[in-house]
Amino acid sequence: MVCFITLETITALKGFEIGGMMAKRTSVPETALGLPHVAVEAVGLTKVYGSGNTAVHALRGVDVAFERGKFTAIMGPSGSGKSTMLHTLAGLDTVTSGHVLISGKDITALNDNQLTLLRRRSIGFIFQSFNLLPMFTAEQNIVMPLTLANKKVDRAWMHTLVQTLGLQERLQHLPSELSGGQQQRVAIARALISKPAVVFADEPTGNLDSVSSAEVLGFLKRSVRELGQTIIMVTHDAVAAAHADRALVFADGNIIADVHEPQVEQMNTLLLQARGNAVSEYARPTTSTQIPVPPVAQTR
Ligand SMILES: Nc1ncnc2c1ncn2[C@@H]1O[C@H](COP(=O)(O)OP(=O)(O)OP(=O)(O)O)[C@@H](O)[C@H]1O
Repeated sequence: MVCFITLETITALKGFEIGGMMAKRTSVPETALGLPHVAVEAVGLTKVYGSGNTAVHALRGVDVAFERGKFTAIMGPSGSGKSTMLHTLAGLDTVTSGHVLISGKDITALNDNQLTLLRRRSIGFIFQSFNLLPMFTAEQNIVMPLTLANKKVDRAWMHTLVQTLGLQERLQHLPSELSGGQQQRVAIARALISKPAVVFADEPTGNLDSVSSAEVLGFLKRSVRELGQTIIMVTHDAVAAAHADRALVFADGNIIADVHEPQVEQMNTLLLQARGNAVSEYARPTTSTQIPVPPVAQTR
C-alpha cells in the first residue's frame, strides 16, 4: 500500500512552517476577546488569493464562534471556502485580514515559533488520507505528537483512548496491516493524545466505506460527548454532517446557514441552495467584485 504523507501533515505534527506565515496585523475588537466557553473564534476572517483581476476571495469577512465540547461540521459546494476556513482556523495558512482566536489567544498575532508551539499544544488534526507514518506501529503513531514534543505519555489517557476507539488488539500493527477504518481510528487517537483545545478534521470519512464512516463518526461524537473534545470537521457528506451538533454551510466565502442539530435531508436541501447561489453568481456579469450574500439562516 502506498501511503502519502503530505507537507500539511508534517507541518501539523512536527510544526514545520509552510512559507509566508506572517499575517496582516490589526488589533482584535474588544467584543471578540475569548469567552471561556468558546474554543475557537473567527473575527472578520478574510482570505484573498492573488491580487488584481485574478484575486480569488476565498473568505469574505467570516465571523463565527465555536463552543467548547461541541462537534461542528462545515459544508458547502466545491470552492466555497471550507478548506481555506479550516486551514486558517488551524494556523496552517495565513489570513489576509481578520483574526482567529484559539482559547482566547489571537493566533494571527503570533510569530512562527509561537504558532508552532500553539499548534503542538492546542490543535489536533485528522486528515482524509489518515496520514499515518507507515514505518511506525499504531501505538508509535498515536504517541508521535508527544514524542516530537519530547513530552511524557499520560498512560491513563492513552488507555482511555485505546479502549474508546477499540484499538487494544491493533497497537503493535503497522498502518499497512490495518483497515481504512482502523487507520482512521489510530489517527483520531493521535489527534486526541495531547488533549488539544480543538481537533480539525478534513473530510475524515472521505476515504471510507459507509460502515467504517459511521464507525469513525460515532467515535468522533463520543470523543465530544465523553471526553469533552471540541471538533470542527469539513465534509461533503450530509450524513456525516448529521452526526455533528451544528453545521455551517458556506457559499462563496460566506456562511449562509448555521444549523443546530442538523438533519440529513435539511443539509442536502441547504447544499442544493448553496450550489444554486454559486451557479447564479457565476452566471452573472463579472463587473462587480462584491457579491451579495443572503443573510445567514439560523435553523434549530
Ligand atoms: N492556493 C490557492 N491559490 C489560489 N486560489 C486558491 C488557493 N486555494 C484555494 N483557492 C481558491 O479559493 C476558493 C476556495 O477554495 P477552498 O479550497 O477553500 O474551497 P472548498 O470549499 O474547500 O472546495 P472543495 O470542496 O473543492 O475542496 C476556490 O475558488 C479556490 O480555487
